[in-house]
Amino acid sequence: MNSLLIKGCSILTMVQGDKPFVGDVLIEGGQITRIAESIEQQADSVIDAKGMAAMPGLINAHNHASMSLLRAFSDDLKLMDWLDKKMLPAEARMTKEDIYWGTMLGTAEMISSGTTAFADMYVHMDAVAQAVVDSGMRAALTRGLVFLEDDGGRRMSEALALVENWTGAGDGRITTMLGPHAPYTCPPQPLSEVIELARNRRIPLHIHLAETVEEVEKIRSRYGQSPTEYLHELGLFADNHVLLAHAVHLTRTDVSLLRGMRGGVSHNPVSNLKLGCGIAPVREMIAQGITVGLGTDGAGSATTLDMFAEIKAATWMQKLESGDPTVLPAEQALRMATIESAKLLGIDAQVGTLEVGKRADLILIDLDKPHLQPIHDLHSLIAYSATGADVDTTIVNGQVLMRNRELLSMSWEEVKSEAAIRSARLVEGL
Ligand SMILES: N[C@@H](CCSC[C@H]1O[C@@H](n2cnc3c(=O)[nH]cnc32)[C@H](O)[C@@H]1O)C(=O)O
Ligand SMILES: [Zn+2]
Repeated sequence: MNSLLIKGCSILTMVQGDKPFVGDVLIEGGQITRIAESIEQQADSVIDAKGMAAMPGLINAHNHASMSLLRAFSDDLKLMDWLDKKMLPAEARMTKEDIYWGTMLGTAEMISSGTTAFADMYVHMDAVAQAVVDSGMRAALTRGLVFLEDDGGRRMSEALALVENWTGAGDGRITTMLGPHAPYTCPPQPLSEVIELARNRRIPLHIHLAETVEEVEKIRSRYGQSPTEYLHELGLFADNHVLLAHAVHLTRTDVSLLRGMRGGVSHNPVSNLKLGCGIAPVREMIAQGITVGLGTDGAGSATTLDMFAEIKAATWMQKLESGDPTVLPAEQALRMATIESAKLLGIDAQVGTLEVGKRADLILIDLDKPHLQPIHDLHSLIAYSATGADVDTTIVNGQVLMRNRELLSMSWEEVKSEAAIRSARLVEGL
């Protein structure tokens, strides 16, 4: 059994109530088997992590990784213009190979900024899944379902093929979901069919919800309901594990409809800020017992997949909106990016905290930097001053995917040149 001993780091377990302490972490067969102040045991490899902080890998609960190919191609537009005029025409040109390399670019960025798992919604999911296997990351994958044209049947069969062919692949690193795209792209009949199928087969769901005021108005004019009421009436929250992306425009009544739901909300504050969408009712949702994790959305909108930016934005937005700096403290924001996101992906029994028995998904942050000294409160330091570039080492399932900032599971030069060539073709003339 392959073993790895990490020595002398400050350990943030992210278990509620645990205080950071200096110690060692032993990984055997991809699992955390010991955490202690000092472990004297032979291991196949040893990482001297003095001066570093170890914490669970960050979990990005909402992404379209392949959209990294469209990073900074079209910004500063309204969501619907951005989607209809820029993203969808560029996406229509994407081949399976483009999506493989786009996803590889996304995984390269995530690994190098300390993200170990992500939830993804896209198309050509065989290519996305292959990139997840090759990169070594963990992911919950979904084929996005838009039911505005008459080939919904084909999309549905692709969605089910993903579930059948890839669940458990990559040594269990891949899980799958069904992904009706959004209330405004999914009319009642096909949407209720997906919900029922998911319920019968116990497949989790992933859907965008109430991202913009325009969406709320569109759904109200079509159905006389809020987007949340629309999904609620179709039975989405009755007995399904649901990952809701955004949930910005929810009334108090809407939030109460989510009470007791399985799954929860991926809050994507950077994308919401940049698209001018609004501030999600994060405090209210948490107060109602709804799980709230963090995600980036695709790099096409957020521009960056750095989860450290989401951590900061999430807490700053709540402090600003409430006028109260005591809300959403640093440690809670870090938990949102780790264990709370893990709950959304349905993988919290395996990852999301540093605990004996969990899979070894963890990162080492190099604290030997001017902006990370001196060390008073590690949670504050990491939440408010660290960035993805401070991550030195990224480990998933016991595999070291980055060490000393060098990507080990892929050739960065190859990913970079494939991305450059393919992205230029996708946006030509748009
Ligand atoms: N267009 C696909 C299905 C959707 S996949 C996921 C989709 O989500 C889109 N997307 C990315 N970011 C956002 C967002 O913030 N809100 C809504 N949709 C988004 C993205 O452009 C992509 O088309 C088909 O032809 O079947
Ligand atoms: Zn999205």
